This record gives sequence, C-alpha cells and structure tokens, in this order.
Amino acid sequence: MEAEPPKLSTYLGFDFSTQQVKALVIADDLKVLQEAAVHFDSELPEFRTQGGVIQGANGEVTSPVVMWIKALDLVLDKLRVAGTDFSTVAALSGSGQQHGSVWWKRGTREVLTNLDPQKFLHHQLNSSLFSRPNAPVWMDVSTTIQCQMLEEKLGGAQRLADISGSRAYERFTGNQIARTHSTNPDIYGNTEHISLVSSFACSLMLGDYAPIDLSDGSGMNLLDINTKDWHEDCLKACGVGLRSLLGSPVPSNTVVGKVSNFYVERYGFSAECNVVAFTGDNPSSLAAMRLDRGDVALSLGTSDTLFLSTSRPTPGLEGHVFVSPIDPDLYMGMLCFSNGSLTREGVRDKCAEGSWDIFSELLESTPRGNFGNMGGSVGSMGGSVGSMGGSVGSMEKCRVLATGGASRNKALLQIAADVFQAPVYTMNVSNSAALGGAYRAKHAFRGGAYEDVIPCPTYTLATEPAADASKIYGQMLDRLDMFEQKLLAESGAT
Ligand SMILES: Nc1ncnc2c1ncn2[C@@H]1O[C@H](COP(=O)(O)OP(=O)(O)O)[C@@H](O)[C@H]1O
Ligand SMILES: O=C(CO)[C@@H](O)[C@H](O)COP(=O)(O)O
Repeated sequence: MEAEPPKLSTYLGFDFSTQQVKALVIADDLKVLQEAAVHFDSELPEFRTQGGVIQGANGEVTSPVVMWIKALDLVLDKLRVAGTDFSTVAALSGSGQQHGSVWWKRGTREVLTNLDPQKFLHHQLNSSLFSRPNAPVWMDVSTTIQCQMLEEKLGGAQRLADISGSRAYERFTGNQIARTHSTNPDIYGNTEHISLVSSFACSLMLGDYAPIDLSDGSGMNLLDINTKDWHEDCLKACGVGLRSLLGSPVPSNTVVGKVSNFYVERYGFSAECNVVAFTGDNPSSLAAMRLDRGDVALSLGTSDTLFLSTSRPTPGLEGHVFVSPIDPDLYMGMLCFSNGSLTREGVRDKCAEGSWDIFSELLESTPRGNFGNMGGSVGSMGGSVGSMGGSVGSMEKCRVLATGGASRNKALLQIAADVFQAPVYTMNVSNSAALGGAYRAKHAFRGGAYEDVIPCPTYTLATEPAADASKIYGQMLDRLDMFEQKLLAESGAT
C-alpha cells in the first residue's frame, strides 16, 4: 500500500525585524511547533551591523539587503534541524520592520523567478542585483527636507495625515524614495521595482515581486487610507513612474501565489504551499494579539510602539493610522518611539554592569515616579496616548497587552502599569510578529471571519498598577503635557 502524502496542516510565519529574522511553525490548533531566529550582529558578523543596522552620514541608517537574504537561508535550516517538516506547510506569511525599502536593479526579476535550488539564495541574489545594496530602514532620519516639501505640496501636515494616515515622517518610505530620486537619479533610474522589507521578504518566498499590502503600505505617506490606493499627488511629489515601480497594493489577507520551486526542491515544501502577503511587524503583532475593545498593545522591541484597533480613525499631527492587517475596512492607530530597547541596553551597560537583573533591581529600588524626573519611551507614551483616542486609564475596562523582547522584564511592565494606570498582561509567545504571520497565513488559507479562524489567545496578568500610581503619574503626565506644549510653541510647530 502506498504511504499517504503528508497533510497540509501547518502554517509558517516569519518576522524580518530590526535585529534578527525570526520564524515559527504552528499546528492547525495554533500550537507553536518549532521556533528559530538568526541574530544579525552575532550570527552574521561579516556584515558589521550594530543592532542590525549601519549608521551612515547625515542621518542615514541602512541594513545590507544580502544580510536579510542570508538570514532567510539560515533560519530555514535552523527550523529543519528543529524538526520542521516543510511538506506539511499549507500557507506561509510574515512581517518586516516597517518603512524600510529594498531597491531591485533592472533585470533582477529574471534571477528571482529562476532561482537554482542547488545554490544558496544569497549567492544568487547578491548585492550587485540591488541598486541600493544597503537598504534605508526606519531609523533613517535623513529626509527632513523631503518631509517639508511633501507637506507643502499636499496642502499641509494635517491634509497629508487625512489622506495617508500620518503627517510626513522622515522614516516613511515616500520621503526616503523622494531623497533618492533627487540626490541619486542614477540609482533611481536603474531600479525596476521598490519593495518594503515585508514585501521583499514575501518576494523571496514567492520567487517573484510580491505586492505591498495595505497595512504596511500605510507607513509610506503614499497610500490613501480612505480609497486604499496610491494617492496620485503623493506619488508625483516623491518620484517619477512610482505607480509602476511599486505595483498595486493589495489587502493584507491576499494569497499572492504558491511558494517558489526553490523551496520545494531545497527544503521539501509542498508545491501547493500558499504565500500570503506579508505586512509590517506592528500590524502583524496586532493580528497575533487579537486586540479587543479597550485593549492597547505595548510592543517593547528595538522600537517601542503602542497600538490599538479602531473602526473610526482620526489621523492627527501625532501618531499614525494604518489600514488594519485583518480587515481592510478597519484601522489601527499607532505611536512609535525609537528610543526603545537600544536605549535601555545603553543604560543597562552604563549603570547595571550589563545585566538585566541588576537593571531590574535598580529600577525596583527607585521610588515610583523617579522623584519627578521623566525619561524613557514607556513614560512618554503615557502622555502621548491621548492622540490615539483618550488616556488609556480612562478607557473602560482597559488592558495593556505587552509583547516584544523587553516584555519579559517585570520591572519595566510595572512602570507601564503605573503610567497607564491599567493592568498589564503578556502572551506566552513574545514573538508576536512572526506568530501574526502564521495566524494570517491560516486565515487567508481557510477564509471566513478572522475571529472564527483565530480564537483569542490566552493572556497572563503580569502586574497591576500600584495604589498610589494615579496620584504620582497623573501629576507627571500633566507636567509632561505642559512641557510638550511649551516646546511645540517655541519651535513654531503650533
Ligand atoms: N530581560 C530583558 N529586559 C529588558 N529588555 C530585554 C530583556 N531581554 C531582551 N530585551 C530586549 O529585547 C530586545 C529585542 O526585542 P525584539 O522584540 O526581539 O526586537 P526586534 O523585533 O526589534 O528585533 C533586545 O534589544 C533587548 O534589549
Ligand atoms: O518604525 C517603526 C514603526 O513605525 C518600527 O516599529 C519598526 O517597524 C521596527 O520595529 P521593531 O524591529 O522595533 O519591532
């Protein structure tokens, strides 16, 4: 009797984040079967990154594209060693750090669509095939002039926010593209396609250029979040022929094709394995966390972000509105703070002998409120959250759901509980972005309502606000608000 072919019953999720590529496989009941990660600085030292990036001149911050490609080969190998049977993967999806852009050189599609399974991926897609071998990433702040120009051309910061969900931000891809267009016309002219990090990672698995999804596409200052298409005036303000360079955006739950034959031959994937559009890491975390009414997610990764799901977006001059990664008729509101884990690591190394345990002890032995001194993104977030629809503490039955590498630090979570004046919960998987990839893969494969396919995960109460938190932090948040207003007035921004 012939053996039955293995069932397509598992789902694979990736996350191409700032410091590492992570991947995990889940069973049909959503249980995590295998997990693996490749840390750029320590496991791919030949690329000489620090925190996954290279600091350049004039505020430029980039990452080598080939480092990401090599990490994909390695992470798949690690999964295989951990016992993954790729032939059972029914669908895969994933996420990438937001806003970064990958510039494919003219003629590269030919290589991408004809990958040789006998060779390493990074030997075939080498740096000569990218018109910018080092991709600009979300930490890049070199585009202040382009931001000013975009807001002027679109009729002001608020109008741009009404259209694209955000005023102009240096890291947003449209402004990054505008800078290359004006300062490096040769590079621009030599490019046949521009991907986000998410759609680039998806392209690697698809073996062809994958479309940008609506949710990550909302972080570009180019997409009209109301019509769900590129906005013509934004495109024109940032470059020439951009509609064709970017391709058409698609809803995040789109099946974009079958996995490339490269992975069928090299890793034993089924030729029927579906590839679902990848999205941004924060949207992907939202998909994993299944945020309910009153839930606010706090992601403590390389950057710190705060986000929630909403049906009534109110784009303002602070924060971002993205199309939801789950349902293109819904939205997600987000605040992002770049001084997250790397800043905390700096403090740990300077004041706590490089030990998170000592860091936590010091934090716990400092009186609540730190004698009125303010700093750190978790503290600042409490003041800024008003721009997303009211103070978290005043929301009925609010929960703060923490994720990301630093969410395992109880002392930090206590500060979050006190500042937000709400209980803080954690999931048992801190790698929520990759998990969201696997969940979205399953949803797109199965179809139907997201909440029917992906039941709410179990959360564990990590900590509750201290009794005196509202007295201490309430006053500090008022002071923080006053400082911000003063600074804005002095800078002429209001
Ligand atoms: N015990 C800890 N306390 C505070 N931060 C931690 C702890 N363990 C890990 N981290 C932080 O987690 C960060 C990585 O988080 P992660 O969510 O994986 O980042 P990213 O997805 O951006 O690559 C590290 O930079 C590290 O500073
Ligand atoms: O720029 C943003 C969001 O707007 C960042 O949140 C990036 O998406 C990087 O994510 P992490 O690697 O810190 O998770």
